[in-house]
Amino acid sequence: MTTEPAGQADVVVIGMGPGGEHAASRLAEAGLSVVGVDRRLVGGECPYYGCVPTKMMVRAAGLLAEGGRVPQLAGSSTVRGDWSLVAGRIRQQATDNWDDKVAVDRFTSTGGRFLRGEATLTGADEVLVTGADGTEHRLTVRKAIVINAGTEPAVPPIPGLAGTPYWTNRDAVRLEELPGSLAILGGGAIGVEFAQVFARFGVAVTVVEAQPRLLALEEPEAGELLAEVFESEGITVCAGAKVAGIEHGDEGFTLDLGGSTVSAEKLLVATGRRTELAKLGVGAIGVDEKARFLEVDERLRVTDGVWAVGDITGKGAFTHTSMYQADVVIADILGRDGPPADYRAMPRVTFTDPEVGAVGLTEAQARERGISVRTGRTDLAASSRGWIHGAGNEGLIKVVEDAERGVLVGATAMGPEGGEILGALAVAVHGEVPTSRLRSMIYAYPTFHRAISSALADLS
Ligand SMILES: Cc1cc2nc3c(=O)[nH]c(=O)nc-3n(C[C@H](O)[C@H](O)[C@H](O)COP(=O)(O)OP(=O)(O)OC[C@H]3O[C@@H](n4cnc5c(N)ncnc54)[C@H](O)[C@@H]3O)c2cc1C
Ligand SMILES: NC(=O)c1ccc[n+]([C@@H]2O[C@H](COP(=O)([O-])OP(=O)(O)OC[C@H]3O[C@@H](n4cnc5c(N)ncnc54)[C@H](O)[C@@H]3O)[C@@H](O)[C@H]2O)c1
Repeated sequence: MTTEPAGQADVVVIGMGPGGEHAASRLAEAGLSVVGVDRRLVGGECPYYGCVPTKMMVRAAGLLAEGGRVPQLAGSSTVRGDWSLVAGRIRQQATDNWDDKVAVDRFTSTGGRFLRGEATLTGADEVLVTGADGTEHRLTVRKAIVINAGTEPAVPPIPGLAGTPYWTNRDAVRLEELPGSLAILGGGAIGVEFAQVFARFGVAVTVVEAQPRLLALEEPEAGELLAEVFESEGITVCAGAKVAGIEHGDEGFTLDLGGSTVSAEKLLVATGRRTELAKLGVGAIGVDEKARFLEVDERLRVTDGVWAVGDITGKGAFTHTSMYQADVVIADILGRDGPPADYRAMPRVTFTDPEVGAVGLTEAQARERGISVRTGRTDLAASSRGWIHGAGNEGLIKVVEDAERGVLVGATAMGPEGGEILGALAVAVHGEVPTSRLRSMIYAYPTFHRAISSALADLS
């Protein structure tokens, strides 16, 4: 390990989210002197406030739902949720009570140096780090700056909302006790995952979504089917709703939807994310501070000597995207050959029940790109496995084909284990496997993924 004079480094990584930590660790292991900086917790949003705690919640809520299906298929059951088990597991197993000592040690054991504080770019080879106590470290960077500063919850400028005790995901993952009722603003990935979890633990949940349907970025069929499932589970969905104002008083929150109101004890805001480019000082490297995301090329370069990875690049706000991009950056910085970033087969899974897995383009996105599109669809509940499965079998497979090239450019797998079924479709899109070859494949009976062959047969 090289010992550097304080204030100098080969590489400075700003933000130690999943991609930042990965890049910092691998570059340190490769022998570079690396300083990793984070103002909060090493590991970022995913392990402490995002993926991991929410998927622990989803697992617990899924068990309750499966238990509740026993009377329909297997006998009798009484299930009663106990949130303290979920809260305890998140506190102890997922987050070490929101303490990142293990993650910091994991990084420093690779030879890297960690600084906790707010990093600001002051030039293409200079970073200023300000600690919570005001201590400043000015770092001169010899080789590379990697920006992995992620995003913050975006809060819409709805009259009356600012200053109220609304929650974001960072509050919702720390709940020790659940409220009686909850309004969720935003029916995107965060909103729908929390909605179903809390509803299954007995909270009266209302989801208020501005777009005409849930999961507006995915295929319409998926959002519409999810809304049906939600309604059947007692979750109220107000889609296409415009919130004119919000009031908070002793009884909780009241949302004015113009003509109707939604009232709930608590309010969770899940209306997307925002970057903080101005605060990062990207103007010092000639980048527009008002831009929504950091523009990157296919090697994730922002400008000479500066790379970016993760949500801040706007290429997909997922942990796997951040890690994937980090691998491209590591190779580029180390001067190793490797393929450039390719987002054609970007997979994503919303962990509701049924799971909504999707890869590549939706039908609408493919049409917008001028692709000559054919689509195929099948109802998972009507497949052999869906019928055998019974309760909880809602789902669908939809494939989007570039008819001229005869390959899939996108697909949706919604259903029990929809994210796992998606694997086969992601391979097809990534590998540009000809649709004719996919059609001639043998699909095991009776699996959920066998429904892919029905969707392919439906292509028109
Ligand atoms: C509720 C929720 C559930 C999610 N579930 C999933 C899921 O199931 N699957 C999935 O793939 N993705 C999921 N995501 C998204 C996932 O969390 C992010 O895509 C992932 O964390 C990658 O983000 P990132 O690498 O951009 O950095 P982040 O994880 O956002 O980390 C950025 C880090 O930078 C630090 N930072 C920011 N600015 C500065 C600065 N100026 N100086 C120093 N440090 C700074 C922050 O403190 C933070 O630690 C979820 C997100 C949320 C909110
Ligand atoms: N399972 C996963 O992979 C997972 C889970 C959670 C989050 N994430 C990531 O985190 C990102 C952020 O999630 P998110 O759900 O906050 O964002 P999102 O962009 O997915 O959804 C936000 C929703 O809020 C709605 N909205 C915005 N303003 C509104 C308003 N004033 N009133 C009502 N609705 C309004 C939008 O129309 C949109 O549907 C996602 O893009 C996703 O990449 C991933």
